[in-house]
Amino acid sequence: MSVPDPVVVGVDYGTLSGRAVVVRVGDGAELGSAVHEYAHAVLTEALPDGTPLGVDWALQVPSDYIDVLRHAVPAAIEAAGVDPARVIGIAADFTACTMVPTLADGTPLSELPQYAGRPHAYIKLWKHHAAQGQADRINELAARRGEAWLPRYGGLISSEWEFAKGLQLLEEDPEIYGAMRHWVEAADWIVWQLTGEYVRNACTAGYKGILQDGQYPSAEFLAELNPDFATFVADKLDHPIGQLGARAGSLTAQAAAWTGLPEGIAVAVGNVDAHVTAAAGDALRPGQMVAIMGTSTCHVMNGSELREVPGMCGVVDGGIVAGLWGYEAGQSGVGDIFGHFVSRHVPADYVAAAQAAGISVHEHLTRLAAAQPIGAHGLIALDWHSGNRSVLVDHELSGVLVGETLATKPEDIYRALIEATAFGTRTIIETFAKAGVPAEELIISGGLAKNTMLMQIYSDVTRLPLSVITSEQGPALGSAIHAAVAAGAYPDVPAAAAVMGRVARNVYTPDEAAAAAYDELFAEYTTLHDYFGRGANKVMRRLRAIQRAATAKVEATA
Ligand SMILES: Nc1ncnc2c1ncn2[C@@H]1O[C@H](COP(=O)(O)OP(=O)(O)O)[C@@H](O)[C@H]1O
Ligand SMILES: O=C(CO)[C@@H](O)[C@@H](O)COP(=O)(O)O
Repeated sequence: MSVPDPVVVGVDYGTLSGRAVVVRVGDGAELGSAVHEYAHAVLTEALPDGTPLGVDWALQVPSDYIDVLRHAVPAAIEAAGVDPARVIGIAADFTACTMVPTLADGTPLSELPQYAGRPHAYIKLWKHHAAQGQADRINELAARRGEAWLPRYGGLISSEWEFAKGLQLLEEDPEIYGAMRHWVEAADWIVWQLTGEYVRNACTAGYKGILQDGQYPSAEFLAELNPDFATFVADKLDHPIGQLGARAGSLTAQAAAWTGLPEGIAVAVGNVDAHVTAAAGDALRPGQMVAIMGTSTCHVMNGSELREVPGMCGVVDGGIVAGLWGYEAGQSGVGDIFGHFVSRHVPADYVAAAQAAGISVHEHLTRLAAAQPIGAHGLIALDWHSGNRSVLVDHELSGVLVGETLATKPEDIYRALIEATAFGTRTIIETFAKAGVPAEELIISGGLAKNTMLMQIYSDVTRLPLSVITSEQGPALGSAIHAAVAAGAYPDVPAAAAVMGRVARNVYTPDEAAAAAYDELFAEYTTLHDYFGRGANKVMRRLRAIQRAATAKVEATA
């Protein structure tokens, strides 16, 4: 039955909230949206029952995701003022790699009363960085054995991904590991809740699950890591794969009741918040690097050839769109770093001044910093407060600020931190270019796009034009585009993106004088980056070890 003037719903699951957007299929117009904050946010210090967590843990609670379906989706439909009968499809994208340990029927282990006090029964959020030890062992062994898949991940597997997190689970809580039937990406878990069927999406399986050319790491490799890990793929991970934009199934009666949408409509295969955004910017061609800049930054770009880029997150055939090699890189901390500075290091008089001006502390610091000549603050920072995802792939790295004096002001540091993240992006772009995957344009989405000083700094530092995805809900729009394809309204994702994508071209262009001034600072950044990040001085790793030992002592005496 065809529906007149159909609409679709895209749901974007972020780090702290989920957002739903209602989009008209015919032209991509966004008719309404709504946000729902997760009640439990991110668990970093303790479980809901008070059980303490270790250093670098980051967990989530699955009912928070269902609440997004129950609240944000109906609220978005209401805001759009459309009859739910016009909705022909829904799609969701998620942070990744965010992993849910479940029973055979998809029940998360943390929902079983007997496991409510067990940290490993909970969802490990993408920024759970406590599996670095396991990642190091995976990388060492893979390099020693010359595993063919390792170059597809830039030579290093991240502690954020399925294997490192799964191995940590096995080694630290074997009982929970034994009770787990599926180790499920949250992107697929939510689709499972919508359709009643578990379909593993090709994007996370490739980037986060080491599925290359139809194969996972071998049982021999896994056994060498830990004999009990030998059957990890067969027992916990392997599952039929769904391609991006395909229909995973139909909305169940239960999910229809949660969302207020018609039972039986198309539900698209799950996707990752970063990769799905390329469709929202109609940026699916080689050379178009999409940067999703919020809490963290993800960089995704298609290429027509397979290349090995050192330190990239990965390259996956069809990982962004069918028919092209999808490349991904990222910076684990970006907006998070500015947020940390704002909440922990800004004096009360700055907060009061921002309040008096009716602006956020971010905006206040930005205004103060914007007038400075480049380099006037005398500072260089390293943007590793949440570790380094690309190109060093090391989450034991931490932040650095060089040049602080008694004259340094908060806005100086704020600007230096922004510049550091821009230098981090340039490092990624240069590494891609050297490997034969050049970026010609940056297409920006995410919360940081609203900071015009920051955007101009990125254009100057990278010497690239910046286009901006005009939707405030870039990933959710990307999901809506995938929903339209899954519902059969368009033949493929590029065709839908060409009509439904939203982008303003060349909003920022590089200023050559500024770019030249940044070259000098970037050279200093690179010196520090290589010194602390490439093994000349492993002080950051030693400090982490000291921190872990000190924390363990406190826990033991508690
Ligand atoms: N004016 C600003 N300039 C720079 N960063 C900002 C500004 N306002 C908020 N932030 C940072 O932006 C991040 C949130 O980005 P957003 O895209 O909304 O979230 P998410 O990545 O979770 O989807 C936070 O980390 C916050 O510290
Ligand atoms: O790592 C990925 C994608 O691969 C992201 O999901 C992760 O960085 C979280 O992104 P957000 O900062 O929540 O947008």
